Amino acid sequence: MSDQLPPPAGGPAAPYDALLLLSFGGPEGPDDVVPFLENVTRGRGIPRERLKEVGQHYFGFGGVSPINGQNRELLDALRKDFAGNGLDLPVYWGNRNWAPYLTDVLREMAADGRRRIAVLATSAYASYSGCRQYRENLADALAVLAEEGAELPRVDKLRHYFNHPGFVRPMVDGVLASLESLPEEVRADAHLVFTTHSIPVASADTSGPVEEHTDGGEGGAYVRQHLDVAEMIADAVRARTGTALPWQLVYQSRSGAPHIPWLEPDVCDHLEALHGAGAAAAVMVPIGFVSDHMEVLYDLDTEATAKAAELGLPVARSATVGADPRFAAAVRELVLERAATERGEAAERCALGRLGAGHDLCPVGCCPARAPRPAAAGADSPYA
Ligand SMILES: CC1=C(CCC(=O)O)c2cc3nc(cc4[nH]c(cc5[nH]c(cc1n2)c(C)c5CCC(=O)O)c(CCC(=O)O)c4C)C(CCC(=O)O)=C3C
Ligand SMILES: [Fe+2]
Repeated sequence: MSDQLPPPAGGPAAPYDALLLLSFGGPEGPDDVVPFLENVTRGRGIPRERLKEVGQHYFGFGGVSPINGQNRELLDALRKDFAGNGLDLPVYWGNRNWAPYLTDVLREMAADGRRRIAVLATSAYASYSGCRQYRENLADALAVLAEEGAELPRVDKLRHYFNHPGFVRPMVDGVLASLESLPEEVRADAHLVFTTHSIPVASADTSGPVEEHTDGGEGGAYVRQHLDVAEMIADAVRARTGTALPWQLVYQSRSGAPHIPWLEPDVCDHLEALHGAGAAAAVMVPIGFVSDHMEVLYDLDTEATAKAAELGLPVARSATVGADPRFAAAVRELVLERAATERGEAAERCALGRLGAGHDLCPVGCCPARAPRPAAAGADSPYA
Protein backbone atom coordinates (compact mmCIF):
# COMPACT_ATOMS: atom_id res chain seq x y z
CA MET A 1 0.00 0.00 0.00
CA SER A 2 2.74 2.45 0.97
CA ASP A 3 4.41 1.75 -2.43
CA GLN A 4 1.52 3.50 -4.12
CA LEU A 5 1.71 6.65 -2.00
CA PRO A 6 3.05 9.77 -3.66
CA PRO A 7 6.60 10.67 -2.66
CA PRO A 8 6.95 13.17 0.19
CA ALA A 9 6.34 16.67 -1.12
CA GLY A 10 9.52 18.64 -1.67
CA GLY A 11 9.79 22.39 -1.59
CA PRO A 12 9.87 24.84 1.27
CA ALA A 13 7.07 23.17 3.27
CA ALA A 14 8.72 19.73 3.31
CA PRO A 15 8.24 17.49 5.27
CA TYR A 16 4.66 18.78 5.35
CA ASP A 17 2.31 17.75 2.58
CA ALA A 18 -0.82 19.52 3.88
CA LEU A 19 -2.13 22.14 6.28
CA LEU A 20 -5.20 21.49 8.41
CA LEU A 21 -7.17 24.47 9.68
CA LEU A 22 -8.67 23.16 12.92
CA SER A 23 -11.50 25.13 14.46
CA PHE A 24 -14.30 25.00 17.00
CA GLY A 25 -17.25 24.78 14.61
CA GLY A 26 -20.68 26.30 15.07
CA PRO A 27 -24.32 25.73 14.08
CA GLU A 28 -25.56 26.82 10.65
CA GLY A 29 -29.31 26.82 11.31
CA PRO A 30 -31.88 26.45 14.12
CA ASP A 31 -31.92 22.63 13.94
CA ASP A 32 -28.17 22.52 14.49
CA VAL A 33 -28.13 24.46 17.76
CA VAL A 34 -29.04 21.78 20.31
CA PRO A 35 -26.94 18.99 18.74
CA PHE A 36 -24.02 21.43 18.50
CA LEU A 37 -24.33 22.33 22.19
CA GLU A 38 -24.50 18.63 23.03
CA ASN A 39 -21.26 18.08 21.12
CA VAL A 40 -19.54 20.96 22.91
CA THR A 41 -20.63 20.05 26.40
CA ARG A 42 -20.47 16.27 26.30
CA GLY A 43 -19.19 15.21 29.72
CA ARG A 44 -18.28 18.73 30.79
CA GLY A 45 -20.88 19.35 33.52
CA ILE A 46 -22.17 22.68 32.25
CA PRO A 47 -25.38 23.66 34.09
CA ARG A 48 -28.58 23.14 32.08
CA GLU A 49 -29.61 26.75 32.75
CA ARG A 50 -26.43 27.99 31.10
CA LEU A 51 -27.06 25.79 28.06
CA LYS A 52 -30.60 27.11 27.62
CA GLU A 53 -29.25 30.63 27.84
CA VAL A 54 -26.48 29.98 25.32
CA GLY A 55 -29.01 28.29 23.00
CA GLN A 56 -31.02 31.53 23.07
CA HIS A 57 -27.94 33.49 21.99
CA TYR A 58 -27.75 31.32 18.87
CA PHE A 59 -31.52 31.37 18.18
CA GLY A 60 -31.37 35.16 18.36
CA PHE A 61 -29.15 34.98 15.25
CA GLY A 62 -31.36 32.50 13.37
CA GLY A 63 -29.41 29.57 14.81
CA VAL A 64 -26.36 30.53 12.77
CA SER A 65 -22.92 31.10 14.20
CA PRO A 66 -20.71 33.19 11.94
CA ILE A 67 -17.68 31.04 12.79
CA ASN A 68 -17.95 28.59 9.86
CA GLY A 69 -18.34 31.38 7.31
CA GLN A 70 -15.31 33.07 8.77
CA ASN A 71 -13.27 29.90 8.53
CA ARG A 72 -14.29 29.56 4.87
CA GLU A 73 -13.00 33.09 4.32
CA LEU A 74 -9.79 32.27 6.14
CA LEU A 75 -9.39 29.14 3.98
CA ASP A 76 -9.71 31.32 0.86
CA ALA A 77 -7.22 33.81 2.25
CA LEU A 78 -4.73 31.03 3.05
CA ARG A 79 -5.05 29.45 -0.39
CA LYS A 80 -4.63 32.84 -2.05
CA ASP A 81 -1.60 33.65 0.08
CA PHE A 82 0.04 30.27 -0.52
CA ALA A 83 -0.59 30.43 -4.29
CA GLY A 84 0.67 34.01 -4.46
CA ASN A 85 3.88 33.00 -2.71
CA GLY A 86 4.61 29.85 -4.67
CA LEU A 87 3.76 27.54 -1.78
CA ASP A 88 2.14 24.43 -3.18
CA LEU A 89 0.50 23.06 -0.04
CA PRO A 90 -3.13 21.89 0.05
CA VAL A 91 -5.26 23.35 2.86
CA TYR A 92 -8.06 21.39 4.54
CA TRP A 93 -10.55 22.49 7.18
CA GLY A 94 -12.11 20.54 10.04
CA ASN A 95 -13.91 21.34 13.29
CA ARG A 96 -14.01 19.86 16.78
CA ASN A 97 -17.75 20.35 17.35
CA TRP A 98 -19.55 20.64 14.01
CA ALA A 99 -19.35 19.64 10.36
CA PRO A 100 -16.99 19.39 8.60
CA TYR A 101 -15.89 17.21 11.50
CA LEU A 102 -12.21 16.73 12.28
CA THR A 103 -12.44 12.92 12.06
CA ASP A 104 -14.02 13.05 8.57
CA VAL A 105 -11.44 15.51 7.29
CA LEU A 106 -8.49 13.54 8.70
CA ARG A 107 -9.92 10.40 7.06
CA GLU A 108 -10.13 12.27 3.75
CA MET A 109 -6.59 13.56 4.17
CA ALA A 110 -5.27 10.08 4.87
CA ALA A 111 -7.15 8.78 1.80
CA ASP A 112 -5.58 11.58 -0.26
CA GLY A 113 -2.19 10.24 0.81
CA ARG A 114 -1.26 13.07 3.18
CA ARG A 115 1.42 11.72 5.50
CA ARG A 116 2.62 14.70 7.49
CA ILE A 117 0.15 17.40 8.43
CA ALA A 118 0.75 20.83 9.96
CA VAL A 119 -2.23 21.90 12.06
CA LEU A 120 -3.28 25.48 12.68
CA ALA A 121 -5.81 25.80 15.50
CA THR A 122 -8.04 28.89 15.50
CA SER A 123 -7.02 29.51 19.09
CA ALA A 124 -3.96 31.64 19.71
CA TYR A 125 -3.13 31.03 23.38
CA ALA A 126 -2.27 28.30 25.89
CA SER A 127 -4.90 26.67 28.16
CA TYR A 128 -6.73 23.38 28.37
CA SER A 129 -9.68 24.68 26.30
CA GLY A 130 -7.52 26.57 23.82
CA CYS A 131 -4.76 24.03 23.26
CA ARG A 132 -4.83 20.60 24.90
CA GLN A 133 -8.50 20.02 24.10
CA TYR A 134 -7.67 20.51 20.41
CA ARG A 135 -4.86 17.97 20.84
CA GLU A 136 -7.22 15.50 22.58
CA ASN A 137 -9.66 15.79 19.70
CA LEU A 138 -6.81 15.12 17.23
CA ALA A 139 -5.95 11.99 19.24
CA ASP A 140 -9.62 10.92 19.24
CA ALA A 141 -9.77 11.31 15.46
CA LEU A 142 -6.52 9.36 14.96
CA ALA A 143 -7.88 6.60 17.20
CA VAL A 144 -10.96 6.26 14.96
CA LEU A 145 -8.77 6.12 11.85
CA ALA A 146 -6.51 3.53 13.47
CA GLU A 147 -9.55 1.41 14.25
CA GLU A 148 -10.61 1.68 10.61
CA GLY A 149 -7.19 0.41 9.57
CA ALA A 150 -6.04 3.61 7.88
CA GLU A 151 -2.37 4.44 7.67
CA LEU A 152 -2.09 7.27 10.18
CA PRO A 153 -0.67 10.59 9.08
CA ARG A 154 1.55 12.43 11.54
CA VAL A 155 0.01 15.64 12.87
CA ASP A 156 2.08 18.57 14.18
CA LYS A 157 0.28 21.49 15.84
CA LEU A 158 1.83 24.86 14.96
CA ARG A 159 2.97 26.97 17.91
CA HIS A 160 0.84 29.57 19.63
CA TYR A 161 0.71 32.75 17.58
CA PHE A 162 -0.73 35.25 20.08
CA ASN A 163 2.43 37.36 19.80
CA HIS A 164 3.03 36.97 16.06
CA PRO A 165 2.98 40.36 14.29
CA GLY A 166 0.49 38.96 11.77
CA PHE A 167 -1.96 38.44 14.63
CA VAL A 168 -1.19 41.59 16.64
CA ARG A 169 -0.88 44.27 13.94
CA PRO A 170 -4.36 43.86 12.44
CA MET A 171 -5.75 44.25 15.97
CA VAL A 172 -3.77 47.49 16.43
CA ASP A 173 -5.41 48.83 13.25
CA GLY A 174 -8.76 47.68 14.58
CA VAL A 175 -8.30 49.63 17.81
CA LEU A 176 -7.25 52.76 15.89
CA ALA A 177 -10.36 52.46 13.69
CA SER A 178 -12.58 51.98 16.75
CA LEU A 179 -11.11 55.06 18.42
CA GLU A 180 -11.89 57.03 15.24
CA SER A 181 -15.49 55.82 15.42
CA LEU A 182 -15.97 57.28 18.92
CA PRO A 183 -17.24 60.86 19.30
CA GLU A 184 -14.25 63.15 18.88
CA GLU A 185 -14.56 64.77 22.30
CA VAL A 186 -14.13 61.46 24.19
CA ARG A 187 -11.46 59.82 22.02
CA ALA A 188 -8.40 60.98 23.93
CA ASP A 189 -9.94 59.81 27.23
CA ALA A 190 -11.13 56.38 26.12
CA HIS A 191 -10.17 53.26 28.06
CA LEU A 192 -8.97 50.13 26.28
CA VAL A 193 -10.83 47.05 27.52
CA PHE A 194 -8.96 43.94 26.36
CA THR A 195 -11.19 40.94 26.62
CA THR A 196 -10.86 37.17 26.41
CA HIS A 197 -12.76 34.02 27.34
CA SER A 198 -12.94 33.46 31.08
CA ILE A 199 -11.74 30.01 32.13
CA PRO A 200 -11.60 28.36 35.58
CA VAL A 201 -8.83 29.93 37.71
CA ALA A 202 -7.45 26.43 38.33
CA SER A 203 -7.10 25.91 34.60
CA ALA A 204 -5.51 29.34 34.09
CA ASP A 205 -2.96 28.62 36.84
CA THR A 206 -1.90 25.35 35.22
CA SER A 207 -1.82 26.65 31.64
CA GLY A 208 1.45 26.41 29.74
CA PRO A 209 4.48 24.22 30.54
CA VAL A 210 4.72 22.83 34.11
CA GLU A 211 7.59 25.16 35.10
CA GLU A 212 5.35 28.15 34.32
CA HIS A 213 2.49 26.93 36.51
CA THR A 214 1.76 29.18 39.48
CA ASP A 215 0.21 28.56 42.89
CA GLY A 216 -2.50 31.06 42.12
CA GLY A 217 -2.62 34.77 41.64
CA GLU A 218 -0.52 35.06 38.53
CA GLY A 219 -2.65 33.05 36.19
CA GLY A 220 -0.08 30.88 34.41
CA ALA A 221 0.63 31.20 30.68
CA TYR A 222 -2.98 32.02 29.69
CA VAL A 223 -3.15 35.30 31.62
CA ARG A 224 0.51 36.20 30.98
CA GLN A 225 0.16 35.74 27.23
CA HIS A 226 -2.96 37.92 27.14
CA LEU A 227 -1.29 40.62 29.25
CA ASP A 228 1.63 40.60 26.83
CA VAL A 229 -0.68 41.13 23.84
CA ALA A 230 -2.70 43.81 25.64
CA GLU A 231 0.45 45.70 26.53
CA MET A 232 1.90 45.54 23.02
CA ILE A 233 -1.36 46.75 21.47
CA ALA A 234 -1.68 49.57 24.03
CA ASP A 235 1.96 50.58 23.33
CA ALA A 236 1.42 50.53 19.56
CA VAL A 237 -1.73 52.64 19.91
CA ARG A 238 0.19 55.14 22.06
CA ALA A 239 2.92 55.31 19.44
CA ARG A 240 0.32 56.06 16.74
CA THR A 241 -1.96 58.49 18.65
CA GLY A 242 0.52 60.11 21.04
CA THR A 243 -1.81 59.33 23.96
CA ALA A 244 -1.26 56.62 26.57
CA LEU A 245 -4.80 55.28 27.06
CA PRO A 246 -5.49 53.42 30.31
CA TRP A 247 -6.12 49.70 29.77
CA GLN A 248 -7.10 46.52 31.54
CA LEU A 249 -7.53 42.82 30.72
CA VAL A 250 -11.03 41.52 31.51
CA TYR A 251 -13.03 38.35 30.85
CA GLN A 252 -16.28 37.29 29.22
CA SER A 253 -18.50 34.28 28.47
CA ARG A 254 -18.13 32.61 31.87
CA SER A 255 -19.95 29.30 32.27
CA GLY A 256 -19.63 26.44 34.75
CA ALA A 257 -21.00 26.20 38.29
CA PRO A 258 -21.15 29.49 40.24
CA HIS A 259 -19.11 28.17 43.21
CA ILE A 260 -16.09 27.41 41.01
CA PRO A 261 -13.83 30.47 40.61
CA TRP A 262 -13.30 31.66 37.03
CA LEU A 263 -11.12 34.54 35.83
CA GLU A 264 -12.57 37.99 36.61
CA PRO A 265 -13.58 40.78 36.28
CA ASP A 266 -16.37 40.25 33.79
CA VAL A 267 -16.46 42.74 30.94
CA CYS A 268 -19.92 44.09 31.91
CA ASP A 269 -18.88 44.63 35.53
CA HIS A 270 -15.76 46.36 34.30
CA LEU A 271 -17.75 48.74 32.07
CA GLU A 272 -19.89 49.59 35.07
CA ALA A 273 -16.80 50.23 37.21
CA LEU A 274 -15.25 52.39 34.48
CA HIS A 275 -18.42 54.43 34.21
CA GLY A 276 -18.58 54.79 38.00
CA ALA A 277 -15.00 56.06 37.99
CA GLY A 278 -15.89 58.71 35.39
CA ALA A 279 -14.41 57.14 32.24
CA ALA A 280 -15.41 59.00 29.05
CA ALA A 281 -15.59 56.01 26.68
CA ALA A 282 -14.24 52.50 26.06
CA VAL A 283 -13.01 50.35 23.21
CA MET A 284 -13.57 46.63 23.73
CA VAL A 285 -10.72 44.69 22.15
CA PRO A 286 -11.45 40.93 21.85
CA ILE A 287 -7.82 39.76 21.80
CA GLY A 288 -8.83 36.26 22.96
CA PHE A 289 -10.61 35.43 19.70
CA VAL A 290 -9.45 34.87 16.16
CA SER A 291 -12.73 35.83 14.44
CA ASP A 292 -16.08 37.51 15.17
CA HIS A 293 -17.89 34.39 16.33
CA MET A 294 -20.84 34.12 18.70
CA GLU A 295 -18.90 35.10 21.84
CA VAL A 296 -18.04 38.38 20.14
CA LEU A 297 -21.43 38.94 18.46
CA TYR A 298 -23.50 38.13 21.53
CA ASP A 299 -21.42 38.72 24.65
CA LEU A 300 -19.76 41.91 23.39
CA ASP A 301 -21.81 43.38 20.52
CA THR A 302 -25.16 42.56 22.10
CA GLU A 303 -24.86 42.20 25.87
CA ALA A 304 -21.91 44.43 26.81
CA THR A 305 -22.94 47.06 24.24
CA ALA A 306 -26.46 47.18 25.74
CA LYS A 307 -24.90 47.51 29.19
CA ALA A 308 -22.81 50.47 28.01
CA ALA A 309 -25.86 52.11 26.41
CA GLU A 310 -27.75 51.75 29.66
CA LEU A 311 -24.85 53.42 31.47
CA GLY A 312 -24.55 56.12 28.82
CA LEU A 313 -20.93 55.10 28.19
CA PRO A 314 -19.85 55.42 24.54
CA VAL A 315 -18.26 52.12 23.42
CA ALA A 316 -16.87 50.58 20.27
CA ARG A 317 -15.74 47.00 19.64
CA SER A 318 -12.60 46.53 17.60
CA ALA A 319 -12.10 43.93 14.88
CA THR A 320 -10.68 40.44 15.32
CA VAL A 321 -8.07 39.29 12.75
CA GLY A 322 -10.51 37.08 10.82
CA ALA A 323 -9.21 36.57 7.27
CA ASP A 324 -6.81 39.54 7.28
CA PRO A 325 -4.11 38.88 4.63
CA ARG A 326 -1.44 39.63 7.24
CA PHE A 327 -2.76 36.77 9.34
CA ALA A 328 -2.77 34.45 6.31
CA ALA A 329 0.86 35.44 5.68
CA ALA A 330 1.66 34.72 9.34
CA VAL A 331 0.24 31.21 8.97
CA ARG A 332 2.48 30.65 5.93
CA GLU A 333 5.48 31.84 7.96
CA LEU A 334 4.56 29.52 10.83
CA VAL A 335 4.33 26.55 8.46
CA LEU A 336 7.67 27.36 6.81
CA GLU A 337 9.32 28.00 10.18
CA ARG A 338 8.18 24.66 11.59
CA ALA A 339 9.04 22.87 8.37
CA ALA A 340 12.61 24.21 8.53
CA THR A 341 12.85 23.21 12.19
CA GLU A 342 11.63 19.69 11.40
CA ARG A 343 14.29 19.45 8.66
CA GLY A 344 16.89 20.36 11.27
CA GLU A 345 17.53 23.81 9.85
CA ALA A 346 17.68 27.06 11.79
CA ALA A 347 14.47 29.06 11.42
CA GLU A 348 13.58 32.62 12.25
CA ARG A 349 10.90 32.52 14.97
CA CYS A 350 9.03 35.76 14.67
CA ALA A 351 7.41 37.18 17.85
CA LEU A 352 6.68 40.55 19.43
CA GLY A 353 6.49 41.45 23.13
CA ARG A 354 8.23 40.10 26.21
CA LEU A 355 7.57 36.37 26.04
CA GLY A 356 9.20 35.40 22.76
CA ALA A 357 8.20 32.56 20.43
CA GLY A 358 6.66 29.64 22.28
CA HIS A 359 7.43 25.91 22.09
CA ASP A 360 6.73 23.80 19.00
CA LEU A 361 5.92 20.65 20.96
CA CYS A 362 3.77 20.95 24.09
CA PRO A 363 5.81 19.37 26.90
CA VAL A 364 4.43 16.70 29.23
CA GLY A 365 1.98 18.25 31.70
CA CYS A 366 1.31 21.35 29.57
CA CYS A 367 -2.26 22.68 30.12
CA PRO A 368 -3.37 19.49 31.93
CA ALA A 369 -6.90 18.13 31.78
CA ARG A 370 -8.73 17.36 35.02
CA ALA A 371 -9.05 13.75 33.88
CA PRO A 372 -6.02 12.77 31.77
CA ARG A 373 -6.81 11.59 28.22
CA PRO A 374 -4.61 10.87 25.21
CA ALA A 375 -3.56 14.03 23.33
CA ALA A 376 -1.77 14.09 19.96
CA ALA A 377 0.92 16.51 18.76
CA GLY A 378 2.73 16.89 22.08
CA ALA A 379 5.61 15.25 23.97
CA ASP A 380 3.08 12.95 25.66
CA SER A 381 1.41 11.92 22.39
CA PRO A 382 0.82 8.17 21.92
CA TYR A 383 1.21 8.77 18.16
CA ALA A 384 4.40 9.30 16.15
C1 LIG B 1 -10.62 29.59 26.04
C2 LIG B 1 -11.85 29.38 25.19
C3 LIG B 1 -12.03 29.76 23.88
C4 LIG B 1 -11.01 30.49 23.00
C5 LIG B 1 -10.14 29.53 22.28
C6 LIG B 1 -10.83 28.83 21.13
O1 LIG B 1 -11.37 29.53 20.25
O2 LIG B 1 -10.86 27.60 21.15
C7 LIG B 1 -13.34 29.34 23.48
C8 LIG B 1 -13.89 29.51 22.20
C9 LIG B 1 -15.18 29.18 21.79
N1 LIG B 1 -16.18 28.68 22.56
C10 LIG B 1 -17.29 28.48 21.78
C11 LIG B 1 -18.53 27.99 22.21
C12 LIG B 1 -18.75 27.44 23.47
N2 LIG B 1 -17.86 27.32 24.51
C13 LIG B 1 -18.47 26.74 25.61
C14 LIG B 1 -17.88 26.46 26.83
C15 LIG B 1 -16.59 26.80 27.25
N3 LIG B 1 -15.63 27.48 26.52
C16 LIG B 1 -14.48 27.60 27.28
C17 LIG B 1 -13.30 28.22 26.89
C18 LIG B 1 -13.06 28.74 25.62
N4 LIG B 1 -13.94 28.73 24.56
C19 LIG B 1 -14.71 26.97 28.55
C20 LIG B 1 -13.70 26.84 29.66
C21 LIG B 1 -16.02 26.48 28.53
C22 LIG B 1 -16.72 25.73 29.65
C23 LIG B 1 -16.89 24.30 29.47
C24 LIG B 1 -15.80 23.56 28.75
O3 LIG B 1 -14.69 23.45 29.30
O4 LIG B 1 -16.04 23.06 27.64
C25 LIG B 1 -19.82 26.42 25.24
C26 LIG B 1 -20.84 25.74 26.12
C27 LIG B 1 -21.83 26.70 26.67
C28 LIG B 1 -21.17 27.77 27.53
O5 LIG B 1 -20.71 27.39 28.59
O6 LIG B 1 -21.06 28.87 27.06
C29 LIG B 1 -20.01 26.87 23.91
C30 LIG B 1 -21.27 26.82 23.08
C31 LIG B 1 -16.97 28.88 20.43
C32 LIG B 1 -17.92 28.82 19.22
C33 LIG B 1 -18.65 30.12 19.09
C34 LIG B 1 -19.61 30.13 17.94
O7 LIG B 1 -20.40 29.19 17.81
O8 LIG B 1 -19.56 31.10 17.17
C35 LIG B 1 -15.67 29.31 20.44
C36 LIG B 1 -14.85 29.81 19.28
FE1 LIG C 1 -15.94 28.28 24.62
